[in-house]
Amino acid sequence: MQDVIKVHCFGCGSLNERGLQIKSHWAGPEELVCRWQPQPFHIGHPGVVYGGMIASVVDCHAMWTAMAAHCRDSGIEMDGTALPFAYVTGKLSVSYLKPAVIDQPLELRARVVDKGERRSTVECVVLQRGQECARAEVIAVRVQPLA
Ligand SMILES: CCCCCCCCCCCC(=O)SCCNC(=O)CCNC(=O)[C@H](O)C(C)(C)COP(=O)(O)OP(=O)(O)OC[C@H]1O[C@@H](n2cnc3c(N)ncnc32)[C@H](O)[C@@H]1OP(=O)(O)O
Repeated sequence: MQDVIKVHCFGCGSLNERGLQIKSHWAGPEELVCRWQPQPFHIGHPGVVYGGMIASVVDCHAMWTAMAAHCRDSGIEMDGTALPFAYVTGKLSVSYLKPAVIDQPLELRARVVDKGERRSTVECVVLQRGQECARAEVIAVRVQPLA
């Protein structure tokens, strides 16, 4: 879906040449998936992905999960035209359960588990080779479009 929304966000912006350029897709009625291949320079301890990078990917995937779920619930099509709102991160909490190795892709699976008027609570699991290496809870807050 981000293919058509030209943003510069470090996480998902298709126009940010130095960004991660992640993409999130529906993978079932409630869940969005994102796959990301760490690069050698995303390293923390030897052979292990830097935890802050995992948080960054989770952050962006969670915002798109909140956005996509809200659009679905409101009957708004994500067709690349400007949306009348954006989502920003209010809170990001990550539990790191196992080291993620640098040379294997990560798969993120996220869903909205609770929704208020403007707040969406998103749960995200981070898998590598089918094993859960991190789990996150993210609060996304809907705001006016940001300049
Ligand atoms: C088109 C291209 C798009 C492109 C989009 C691409 C995705 C880009 C992803 C980038 C993500 C980022 O990095 S965003 C950048 C990092 N984040 C920010 O800069 C946000 C800075 N903070 C703020 O602007 C503000 O604090 C807000 C907007 C988060 C909240 O302020 P507010 O607007 O006054 O909201 P407020 O009334 O207090 O709260 C509204 C609801 O949110 C909940 N809430 C608010 N903050 C929190 C919090 N920290 N922890 C828990 N819950 C919170 C409240 O309990 C309430 O829930 P309830 O009681 O109603 O249930």
